[in-house]
Amino acid sequence: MKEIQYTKMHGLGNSYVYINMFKETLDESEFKSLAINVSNKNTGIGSDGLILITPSDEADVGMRMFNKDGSEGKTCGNGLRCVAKYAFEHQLTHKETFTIETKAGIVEAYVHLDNDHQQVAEVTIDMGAPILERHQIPMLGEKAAYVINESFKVGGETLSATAVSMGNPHVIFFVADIDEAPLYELGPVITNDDRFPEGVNVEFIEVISETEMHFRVWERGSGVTEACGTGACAATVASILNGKSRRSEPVTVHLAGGDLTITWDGNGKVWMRGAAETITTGIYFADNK
Ligand SMILES: N[C@@H](CCC[C@H](N)C(=O)O)C(=O)O
Repeated sequence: MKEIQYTKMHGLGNSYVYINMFKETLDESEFKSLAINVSNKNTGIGSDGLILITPSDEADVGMRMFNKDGSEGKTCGNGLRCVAKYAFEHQLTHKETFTIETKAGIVEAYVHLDNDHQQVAEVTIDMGAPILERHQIPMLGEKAAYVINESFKVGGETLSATAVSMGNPHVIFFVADIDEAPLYELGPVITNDDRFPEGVNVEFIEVISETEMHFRVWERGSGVTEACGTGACAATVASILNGKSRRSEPVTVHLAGGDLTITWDGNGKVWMRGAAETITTGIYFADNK
């Protein structure tokens, strides 16, 4: 029986099973089924997916992420904070500022230590610049080059869409009351909409003020989750592009699982700061299905 050492971690309730590939040996062909199996709350560990912490030639550590359905995402904001915490606490790096390679590029992580300097309490990630060009998101359509406040017909309704890639695709809809957001009705429909050839993460946001918003997400490949870090970054960028938040002002994003602080200067980098937590560690019996 194959035994795999794992750690379950979460960022604001967005939980993944993390495997340290500096120690474990797994083949590429196993990743998809492993992600599906560990995510199952009845026959697996129970999570929103699987994250591999890998050696990297280009950065201090690498990250690969797989959604609940086994599909691979190029990046994951909550995952990056947890990878940073794991890497520092397990001495994969001794630096408090270090780099993480993802399939969407290399990002920089800064760990904020607790008072006795043993553990990572919070992490700030330089998530890089958002991608706004329609065809790079990617989103089909012949209209404007950027998808800002664009009419979007779905399920008999006409919504207003803003699309942003943070290395993975997001579409954001503003709502007046977050509790009335059609998350379960439209999330599964929009995530598979033909206008998004690679699928899309679907976010509804209620802007409370220029520096605060409520946020809910239907994630591509995982469905409703408690939080989405890249989604919170994309939502803040969307709010600024629509004139509802201000450039260079930190925005508190209230996700179902807690708060993130997101800052975008309007041109370059998006900064994300928030918590990362370890839940448990153990041995997964990979063949025991
Ligand atoms: N939860 C994540 C995003 C995970 C990947 C996403 N579902 C995708 O397929 O792009 C986050 O915190 O950013």
